Amino acid sequence: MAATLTRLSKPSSSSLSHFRRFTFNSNTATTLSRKDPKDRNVQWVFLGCPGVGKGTYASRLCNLLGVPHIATGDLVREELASSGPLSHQLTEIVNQGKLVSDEIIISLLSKRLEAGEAKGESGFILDGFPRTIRQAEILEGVTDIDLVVNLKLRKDVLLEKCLGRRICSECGKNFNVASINVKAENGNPGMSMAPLLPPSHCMSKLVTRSDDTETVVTERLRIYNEKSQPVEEFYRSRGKILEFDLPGGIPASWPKLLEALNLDDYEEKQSAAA
Ligand SMILES: Nc1ncnc2c1ncn2[C@@H]1O[C@H](COP(=O)(O)OP(=O)(O)O)[C@@H](O)[C@H]1O
Repeated sequence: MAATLTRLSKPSSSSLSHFRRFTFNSNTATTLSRKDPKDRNVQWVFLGCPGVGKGTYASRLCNLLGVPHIATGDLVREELASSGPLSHQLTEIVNQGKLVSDEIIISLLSKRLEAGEAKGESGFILDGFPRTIRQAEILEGVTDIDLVVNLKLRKDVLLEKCLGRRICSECGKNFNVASINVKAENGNPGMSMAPLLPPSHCMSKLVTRSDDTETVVTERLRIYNEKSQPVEEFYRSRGKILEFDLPGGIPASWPKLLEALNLDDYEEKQSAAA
C-alpha cells in the first residue's frame, strides 16, 4: 500500500509567516506577537512521550481554539473497536507496544482529515502523529505545520502516569488516578501532580487501556526514544518547535502553557464572553 496523504487545503490567511520568524523554546515564546487566535491558522502538532499528557493539553487547546483534536491513537482504537479488516492485525501490534505501519496510520489519518474537510473543519491539532521521520516527511509534503509543541516531563513520572490512566467506558473521557509526589533530591526539584479523578457517575465505569501495562508502557517508551525522538530534531532543525517542560499537574501547567503560546489573554476574553 502506498503511503499518501491527501494534500490539504489551507486558508489563505495563513499565519505561517507569523510563526516562522521564531525559534521556539520556553524562553523565547514570549516574543510571539499577540495575534487573536481567530486570525491564526492553527495547524499544530503535539509531540511527547507516552503519558506526558499530550491528549489532555491538546484537547483543552482545541476546545479553546475551536479546532479538531485529531489523535492517531484514538483512530487506531476506533479501528480496533470496529472489528474491521485491520482490527485483528492492529490488536497484536498495539498490545505489544509497537508502532502501526506508516501506511496504515496514514490511511486512517487521511480518512479522518478528508471527513473533516467535507464537514468544513479548518485547522487541527495532531496528537501522536507524526511518530516517525517518514510520517513527518509525508506530512511536510502535503501541508505546512505552523507549530510543534514538544511536551516534556521527567522520566521517573511518565511510567506512573501511564499506569494511572483510566477511560470511562461510557463517555470515553480520560482520567488519571495516579497521585504523583516526587521529593526534591540531589538538587533536583520535587514534583507533585494530583490525580485527575472522574465525576461520580463515571467512577464505576473506568477501564484501563490494554496497552497501559508496565511491560507494554516500558516498550512504548523505548520505541518513542528510538523512532519518535528523531521527529523532535526534524522540527527543531526547521525552527518550528516550542519546547515545554511541564512544571507539574494541570493547575500548574495549563496557565504556563497558555502563556508560552501567548494565549493567556485569549482564555480570559473567551470566559468573559461566555
Ligand atoms: N503515528 C502513529 N504511528 C504508528 N502507530 C501509532 C501512531 N499513533 C498511534 N499509534 C498506535 O496506537 C497506539 C496508541 O497510541 P497513543 O494513544 O497515541 O499512545 P500514547 O498514549 O502512548 O501516546 C501506539 O502505541 C501505536 O501502536
